[in-house]
Amino acid sequence: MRYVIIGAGAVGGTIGVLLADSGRDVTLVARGAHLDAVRERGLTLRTPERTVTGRLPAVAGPDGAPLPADTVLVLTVKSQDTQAALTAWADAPVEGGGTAAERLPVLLAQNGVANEPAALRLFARVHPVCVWLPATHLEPGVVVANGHPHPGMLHLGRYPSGADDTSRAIAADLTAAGFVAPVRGDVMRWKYGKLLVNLGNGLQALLGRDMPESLSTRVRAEGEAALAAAGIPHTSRDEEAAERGDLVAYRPVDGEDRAGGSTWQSLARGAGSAETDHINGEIVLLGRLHGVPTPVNAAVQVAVRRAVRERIPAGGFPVAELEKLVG
Ligand SMILES: CC(C)(CO)C(=O)C(=O)O
Repeated sequence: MRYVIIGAGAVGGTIGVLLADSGRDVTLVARGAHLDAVRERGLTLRTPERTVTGRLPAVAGPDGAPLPADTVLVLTVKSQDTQAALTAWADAPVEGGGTAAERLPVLLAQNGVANEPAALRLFARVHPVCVWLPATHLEPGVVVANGHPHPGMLHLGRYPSGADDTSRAIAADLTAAGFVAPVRGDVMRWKYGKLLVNLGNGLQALLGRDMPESLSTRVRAEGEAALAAAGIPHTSRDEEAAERGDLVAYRPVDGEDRAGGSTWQSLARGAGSAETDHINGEIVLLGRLHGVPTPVNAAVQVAVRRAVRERIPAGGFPVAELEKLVG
């Protein structure tokens, strides 16, 4: 199979370079200075074990040429960019007839749980991936991944449930590339469990190390209550951690620690948007639908939007302001 990685940043870049390094045909989709750098110098991936540069074809989007019928589209853009990416690729022609949306599998290797229904509106073959892959998009053309001995754990299956031969074939390619890639018939249960973990991303991005434990406990408790009220199953913290065990332990790369999670990185590079409305916002939505108060998650959404708008640096949001928003 061939892979088109739509959003070759921290997660997409790591997956793309390692799939290519294990012999798969990979095309990267990127934009701006990152696209220029990858075209000029390739995409360099630094891990605790080695540095590898993938000299891979890189494009800004579909160019109208028919895609080979064994292509897998891998979406690794942030959730707020999902709709635009799906729309851009849906009508790409496929060799032998038909469009990408009709014929090609699309893998959603992203945080959040709303990308899957959005994809299923357009694409017939949707594969959720629950991603545990600590990585950083360091600078144009350079990505750092901290997982050791495996770079990441990528649970995958089929949406809305089940797993098929395509899931198994993709998992085999990911395993050959060095990832731990369990095939799950209930992959959305894993993604909801991961959603609960990611509820802390916004708080970390806002407050950094000064995060009061009471707030991180409350974002998760609200999340668990909203999922329970909605009757949505999710993995527990223990189940997730036991499954990962020592397979994907965090290690600094070249003596440097990762500055923060994905939302921290969005604020740190002044990205102009963050994923929080699709993470904490999912819990707020479920809370409103099912009558569960979610004041801390709602406050995190408001504060992150303000931090993005006012270019407040990662970790620099005043804790008292956030507490005021919680009410
Ligand atoms: C779990 C975590 C924090 C791993 O890096 C992540 O998913 C993220 O940064 O978005």
